[in-house]
Amino acid sequence: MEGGLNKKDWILMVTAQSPTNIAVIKYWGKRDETLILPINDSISVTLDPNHLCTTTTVAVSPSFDSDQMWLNGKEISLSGSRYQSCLREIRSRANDVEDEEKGIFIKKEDWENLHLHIASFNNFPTAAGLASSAAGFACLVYSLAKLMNVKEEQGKLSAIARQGSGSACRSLFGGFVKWAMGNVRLISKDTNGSDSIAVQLANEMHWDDLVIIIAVVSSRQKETSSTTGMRESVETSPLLHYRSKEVVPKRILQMEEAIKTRDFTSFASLACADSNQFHAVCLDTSPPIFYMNDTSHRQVLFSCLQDGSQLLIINYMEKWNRFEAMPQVAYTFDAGPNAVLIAPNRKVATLLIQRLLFYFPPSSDTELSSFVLGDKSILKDAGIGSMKDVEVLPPPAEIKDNIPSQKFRGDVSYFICTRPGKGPTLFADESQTLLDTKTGLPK
Ligand SMILES: Nc1ncnc2c1ncn2[C@@H]1O[C@H](COP(=O)(O)OP(=O)(O)OP(=O)(O)O)[C@@H](O)[C@H]1O
Ligand SMILES: C[C@@](O)(CCOP(=O)(O)OP(=O)(O)O)CC(=O)O
Repeated sequence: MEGGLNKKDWILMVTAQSPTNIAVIKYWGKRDETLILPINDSISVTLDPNHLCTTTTVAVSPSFDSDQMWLNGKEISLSGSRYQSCLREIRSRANDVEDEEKGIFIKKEDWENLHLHIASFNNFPTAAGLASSAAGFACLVYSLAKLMNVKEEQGKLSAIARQGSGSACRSLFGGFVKWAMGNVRLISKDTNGSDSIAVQLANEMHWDDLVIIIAVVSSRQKETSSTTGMRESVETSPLLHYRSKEVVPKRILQMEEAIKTRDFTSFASLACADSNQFHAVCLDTSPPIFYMNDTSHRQVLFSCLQDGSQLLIINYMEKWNRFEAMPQVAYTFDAGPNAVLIAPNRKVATLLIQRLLFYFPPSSDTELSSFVLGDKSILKDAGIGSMKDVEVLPPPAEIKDNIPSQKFRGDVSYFICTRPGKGPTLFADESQTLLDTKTGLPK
């Protein structure tokens, strides 16, 4: 073997970026915990990786003594079954790799004996309900597949990412993505749930008017992980079983149609209803799970006009939607308190950001540039160039003139403005690697 495994001084590495995704028809509940097979189909929108993404560098070298991984700069254990499943499945599909320039030739069978170094960085909070596991496992599987010259198509790769975290399979594609649960009768050693894969419904260009605004309420790690939460729901919630059998199959068809025809009214009412039902399932779980907890209740926009009781972002959106006579904004909440708001176009997004900033201004010492992240061009459209503009925003028209509107300063940590985005991509540029090209250790 030329230059290959007998020389120990080479390192081969690949760096990739993957998006996160937000489910508009939720995955909640597994029928197989090890293979991560869901009890219903789900549909998501991939978020633009320019604003929310994971970057992962994977490296191989004969000088590495063991598989090692660093997440956000800290070493983490790869011994967990999810990481092990992904590594095993990818290694078993590896092929010959040759880098003529570096004089490296790795034979297919060498991959079993070679160790990996992996460094990954999320540019958004980890384990806070912003689907870090989705972007993370998608990026891990995608970058390893590139490093090991795995020739499987993206759908097959999605079935491997699924074994890292269910929602990760949907991050292998851009745009609008369905995770098909697969045939329940087909679980056997032979099929291995291999028909439970993600498929792209439409790419990110199909409906590029959509504007997505995420209100990040808390970056703290949540109390009940999605994995634990959905296990408890499967065991105890009768509503979940009704949902997966009776409700979701119809909604999936309707949502596919809404996406295909860019029917925002239908898209919004399905997304809002499905988010509400998911949280109803959480309440139907014993003991109940509150993801939209005190923190999300603190993101109250204003007091109810008649009785003074406080309303949630949901109520506020419903109110605005009713005022305008058709859904203006879709909302959805994952397993955390952060609101994901989807506007049909920039015009509505402009009105939305004005309302959000009116009700949820930042604490006094916050700069606008660190309070609104991502695509800041919406701010320009809204005529907001500085914190001074935020302070003088007029109350929204749907508030009756004689009722003073309550503000909730500091309740939202920051907003991220984004849009539907593309799937994973490779970085050609070596300067983007997270591992040192000489030592193979984090930079
Ligand atoms: N970049 C990454 N690479 C590999 N694994 C990651 C990465 N980021 C997160 N993870 C894994 O995902 C776990 C967090 O998953 P968890 O489901 O608790 O939170 P989340 O994905 O941020 O939120 P949610 O899925 O509820 O939206 C981390 O503990 C880690 O094991
Ligand atoms: C509420 C959700 O975000 C749940 C995501 O759950 P995960 O994919 O994080 O769970 P595991 O498969 O156990 O890793 C809904 C969704 O993304 O569809």
